Amino acid sequence: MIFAPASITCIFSPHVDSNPKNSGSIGVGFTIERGLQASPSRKTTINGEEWNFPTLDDVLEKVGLEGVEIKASLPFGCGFGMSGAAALATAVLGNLGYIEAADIAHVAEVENFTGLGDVVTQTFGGVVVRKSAACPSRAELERFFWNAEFDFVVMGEISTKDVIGDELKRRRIGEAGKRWTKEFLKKPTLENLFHCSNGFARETGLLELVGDAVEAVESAGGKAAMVMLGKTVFAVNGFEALKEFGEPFKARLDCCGVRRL
Ligand SMILES: Nc1ncnc2c1ncn2[C@@H]1O[C@H](COP(=O)(O)OP(=O)(O)OP(=O)(O)O)[C@@H](O)[C@H]1O
Ligand SMILES: CC(C)(CO)[C@@H](O)C(=O)[O-]
Repeated sequence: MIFAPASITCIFSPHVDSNPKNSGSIGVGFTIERGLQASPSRKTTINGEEWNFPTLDDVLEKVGLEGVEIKASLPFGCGFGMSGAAALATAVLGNLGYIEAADIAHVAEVENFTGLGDVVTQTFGGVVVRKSAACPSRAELERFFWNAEFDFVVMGEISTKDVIGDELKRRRIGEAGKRWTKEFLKKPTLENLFHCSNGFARETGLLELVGDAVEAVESAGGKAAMVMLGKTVFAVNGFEALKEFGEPFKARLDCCGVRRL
């Protein structure tokens, strides 16, 4: 059984090239100790259901597997990079080398507009700063292994495809994403991660989707920011304040990438 961690994107700058291996995003994200598990199977199911999931179909075909059974402990479409996790865990189930498998998952994500940087983050793990937009074998990155626990609340979905499939939206987000990634690297601390994530979300107009929850945590003395791309918030010292917006849960930072359990 292969485990792939969820990927929380805080800042991103999309880059779509004609070669999917050179497409992806520059940005900052991190993995958590929750995600999904994949086991070989004759039929493809997600938590027992059959879905129309082209990203996953592409991976299965490329690695030569008949099907996969995915058990996910977080929702899809809410900013946890679950499509990337499903693609990566499935690719690693095949009999290829690890980095080759990771590249296959990345290409499937990019080609189907279900994600750009998640597979790179999930291949390596920790707080991952993607300094170049490319597949795992080509990406230039920095990683940080903090001892951190986050609070999350999910308030709804955002379609990744609607945002990254639209060239105008991509361009607007792109410039801010690069600048705030650089700003985070000047001082890679937990406090600055919240500062830079909020700066990015505010400038791109994305923050308004979750602004009330972020403000509630800050008024109660905690730190909070938006999870890209979902109506989801991550926080520290935010659990109580987030109860007003849904059912919060806690998860620790995970410093490993995809792995066999
Ligand atoms: N009932 C369903 N709920 C969610 N996703 C579904 C369902 N049925 C099929 N899918 C497929 O699963 C994919 C989920 O990918 P999506 O990129 O939205 O999730 P994600 O990686 O968790 O996103 P993000 O991290 O950006 O929020 C969809 O693109 C769709 O193809
Ligand atoms: C586009 C994205 C924000 C979707 O979750 C993510 O894949 C990323 O960080 O590039």
